[in-house]
Amino acid sequence: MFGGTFDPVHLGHLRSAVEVREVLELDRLHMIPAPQPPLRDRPQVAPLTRLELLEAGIGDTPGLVADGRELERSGPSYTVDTLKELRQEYGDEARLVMVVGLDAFLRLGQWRDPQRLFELAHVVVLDRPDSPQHSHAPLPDAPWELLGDREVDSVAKLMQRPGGGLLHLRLPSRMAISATEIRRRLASGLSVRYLLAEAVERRIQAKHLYRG
Ligand SMILES: Nc1ncnc2c1ncn2[C@@H]1O[C@H](COP(=O)(O)OP(=O)(O)OP(=O)(O)O)[C@@H](O)[C@H]1O
Ligand SMILES: O=C(O)c1ccc[n+]([C@@H]2O[C@H](COP(=O)([O-])O)[C@@H](O)[C@H]2O)c1
Repeated sequence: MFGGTFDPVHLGHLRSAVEVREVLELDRLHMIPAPQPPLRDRPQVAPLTRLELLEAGIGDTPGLVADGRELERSGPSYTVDTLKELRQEYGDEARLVMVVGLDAFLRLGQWRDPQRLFELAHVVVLDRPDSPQHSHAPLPDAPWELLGDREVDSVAKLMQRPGGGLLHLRLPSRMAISATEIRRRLASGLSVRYLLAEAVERRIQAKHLYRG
């Protein structure tokens, strides 16, 4: 799973999703918008609209799924609840992976029931170009007390087990794109061309979203 606020989804998310699926050889990657992300201000655009933008962005990309399951729940969108559902659906033997960017990972200690997350799935941390460190070296400010000896140094080692591991992944194309910058540009009337999937940009313009 790859969860996010996706306000809006951009090419940093989509290209990362494609590459992480290839590198880990995942059958599919559920991209799951959080209606109410627990640790940040209310998103600018409504959950259903963010899901529609995600669907438009994914289009017919093989193996990527726009998964609206968190929209069915009320209250804060806790990832542990989503992983419990996925674990139940796929069964105990399936290899389940939670993908997060390094910025999100560094706040994992503040998430609900973080130890349980590791019991339910592997955690794969993606470098971002603005990350404090660009290498496979140990994570800089990781919530160490949570990690124990979970960290492995290869995909092969990670995928030997259904969950419980941690891998720091440096994907080929790390893109310095953030939703914050896209919202800022749209509010200022600046171009967002090539930061977003074309279908996402078209919808944003047609619906006059993020105009400030
Ligand atoms: N350019 C990127 N490359 C890799 N991972 C990313 C990128 N942008 C976001 N992510 C990761 O995707 C997940 C969802 O991110 P989110 O929807 O908050 O996007 P964002 O661009 O970080 O948004 P914002 O600027 O609003 O915080 C997080 O785990 C985040 O670290
Ligand atoms: O479960 C939690 O406590 C929790 C706390 C913060 C963030 N998350 C999830 O992490 C994902 C990325 O969040 P964000 O704020 O970086 O867009 C998104 O799916 C959130 O629901 C989850």
